[in-house]
Amino acid sequence: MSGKSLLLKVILLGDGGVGKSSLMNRYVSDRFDSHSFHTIGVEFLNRDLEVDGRPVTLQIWDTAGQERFRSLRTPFYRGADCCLLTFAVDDAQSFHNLSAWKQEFVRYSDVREPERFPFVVLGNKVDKVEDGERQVPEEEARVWCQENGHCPYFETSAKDDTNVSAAFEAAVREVLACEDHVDHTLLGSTIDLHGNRKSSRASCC
Ligand SMILES: Nc1nc2c(ncn2[C@@H]2O[C@H](COP(=O)(O)OP(=O)(O)OP(=O)(O)O)[C@@H](O)[C@H]2O)c(=O)[nH]1
Ligand SMILES: [Mg+2]
Repeated sequence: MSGKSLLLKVILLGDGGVGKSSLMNRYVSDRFDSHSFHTIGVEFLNRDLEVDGRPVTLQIWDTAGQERFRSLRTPFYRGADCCLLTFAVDDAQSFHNLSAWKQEFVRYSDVREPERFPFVVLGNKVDKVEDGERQVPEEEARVWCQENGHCPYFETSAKDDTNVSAAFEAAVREVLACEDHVDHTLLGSTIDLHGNRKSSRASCC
């Protein structure tokens, strides 16, 4: 890769157990653990990639979905460039909770124009569909996405590595589509791990 890498912060939100950590670990380390532990608070990992000839460092923030960790995760929403709203296709409740996750993100990230902020929706555990475990029809998920800012939708499997790279790359593309209008922090600039990175993404494009 040549030139300075663009640092983008993406954040994974969704109910506990839908597979957020598994998606991050599949994408960054190409590993899957069928007995992973619930996340406590937040964790992040970086992965370098190139999208449409542009070097990008994707900083993926994985959050704890369980309700009891709410106050530990919300301070990290600020400065996010894209939000990956995640549910599991074999768990209808996790899909019904997407709106609440979106609201929580909008509230704590302090985005100025939420309707223009890039969200990507992931329906994870699609490998379970073969076993007849689908609870959320693909069409229903697509309708939700259309009604929520026409955000991209991917059915993923962290287990089988289905659509995982495609989903993260789509997140980058969503940001870059707006990016011409904003001044991003370049790699090497200061990141405040307390979540106070100044970001012009607050208003998107
Ligand atoms: N079959 C299948 N199981 C998965 C998939 N992704 C994750 N899992 C399993 O689902 C369980 C929960 O996955 P996690 O990645 O820990 O879920 P999480 O969303 O990070 O949960 P919290 O950290 O509590 O918010 C684990 O047992 C994983 O192995 C998938 O794509 N397919
Ligand atoms: Mg987790």
